[in-house]
Amino acid sequence: MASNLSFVLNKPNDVSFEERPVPKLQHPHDVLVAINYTGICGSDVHYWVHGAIGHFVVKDPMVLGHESAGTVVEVGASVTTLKKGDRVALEPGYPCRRCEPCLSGHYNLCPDMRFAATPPYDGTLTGFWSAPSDFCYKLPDNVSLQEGALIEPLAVAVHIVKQARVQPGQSVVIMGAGPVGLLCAAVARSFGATKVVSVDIVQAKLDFARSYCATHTYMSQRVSAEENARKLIAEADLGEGADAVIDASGAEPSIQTSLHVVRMGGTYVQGGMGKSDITFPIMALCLKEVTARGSFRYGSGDYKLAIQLVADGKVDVKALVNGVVPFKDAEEAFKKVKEGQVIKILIAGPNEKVEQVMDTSVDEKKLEAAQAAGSTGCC
Ligand SMILES: NC(=O)c1ccc[n+]([C@@H]2O[C@H](COP(=O)([O-])OP(=O)(O)OC[C@H]3O[C@@H](n4cnc5c(N)ncnc54)[C@H](O)[C@@H]3O)[C@@H](O)[C@H]2O)c1
Ligand SMILES: OC[C@H](O)C(O)[C@@H](O)CO
Repeated sequence: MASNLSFVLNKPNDVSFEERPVPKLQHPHDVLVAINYTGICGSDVHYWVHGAIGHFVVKDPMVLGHESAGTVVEVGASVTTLKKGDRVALEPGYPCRRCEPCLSGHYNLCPDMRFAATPPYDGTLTGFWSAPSDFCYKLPDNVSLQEGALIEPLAVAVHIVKQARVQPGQSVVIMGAGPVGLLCAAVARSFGATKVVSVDIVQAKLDFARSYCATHTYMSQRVSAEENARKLIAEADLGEGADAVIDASGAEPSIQTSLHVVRMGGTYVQGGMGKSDITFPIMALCLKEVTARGSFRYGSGDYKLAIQLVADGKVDVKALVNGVVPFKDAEEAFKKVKEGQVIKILIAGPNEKVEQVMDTSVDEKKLEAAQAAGSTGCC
């Protein structure tokens, strides 16, 4: 069996490579997957730097990574939907399947979720990953394994845009033009939104959003939330306000502005994860009868739809990738994400031969946008 080298977070800013035993199939419905590519999420970087996100604290060494695609190398006795050699996108959270949220179709809200690289559970920056077969999604022939690794953040965006109930012809404002906000913009377009406004505080990010899929952009201003909203509505010609506003920044000023941008009877979705408690314009919510929803990870049908959107050419996930690095350069890749040098970077699995290194020839705007933001993603 090939290497099961794993990229382990020992404590904040202390990572190492460890050869770990290849996992055994725990259940006849499980499959063993050789990891080909893994994207770095802001939450991975956050754990690396701070050792915790909210009440999730890294107490013991933990393998990082949860945005992965791989190739099936072994199938359990009861698996009928996958076979050796199938290329799959990995859904990295495994619910209990027995609690009320699971049984009512909201398994992403399972209190006993085992989510990769959320302590105490190990992540997917490793050689082999054992998982229930129904959480491994076969990729169509026209979707590459590198695109497969981006299905995870795309599924986050699919869930957010579904929560916004976006309809054809509607206007959608998206606060934040990081990977999640960009993918929300792409999904909103694919759902038929005719006006999609990307908002950020970094011009280069907005330039990229415009070249990617936003129909309009707006540079958020350091004025009152009401005034910021008035300017945004005027600049993007939103009339009485946007049908839906999505926060994909987690930033308090952006959340406050959102409630003044949404139209009477419109919808607001909280996708960004920032401070736990903020000052929220509750009166705007009340007087406009705004429907407000949260959005957490992804649930029934989200992975399938994300893959379909890529297969149908409706969402281009490749455009967000700045480069692919060999496994041995994982720490370097984390540094580049932390320093904001990339929008998305992929780490090849330890058994993957990768010729390509950081692609510095990619669209200058991508690098410029990411560098300027210096963003580290989650929380
Ligand atoms: N709900 C979920 O399940 C889920 C899953 C993954 C990520 N997230 C969260 O989604 C958010 C986006 O993720 P990401 O990976 O794109 O992060 P990111 O940090 O790359 O992007 C956030 C963007 O918001 C911009 N921003 C900051 N302040 C702003 C303001 N006042 N107005 C407008 N834009 C502002 C930043 O410049 C940046 O471009 C993060 O908060 C992350 O924690 C949520
Ligand atoms: O995309 C999924 C998110 O990155 C996770 O929920 C993260 O916040 C860790 O739990």
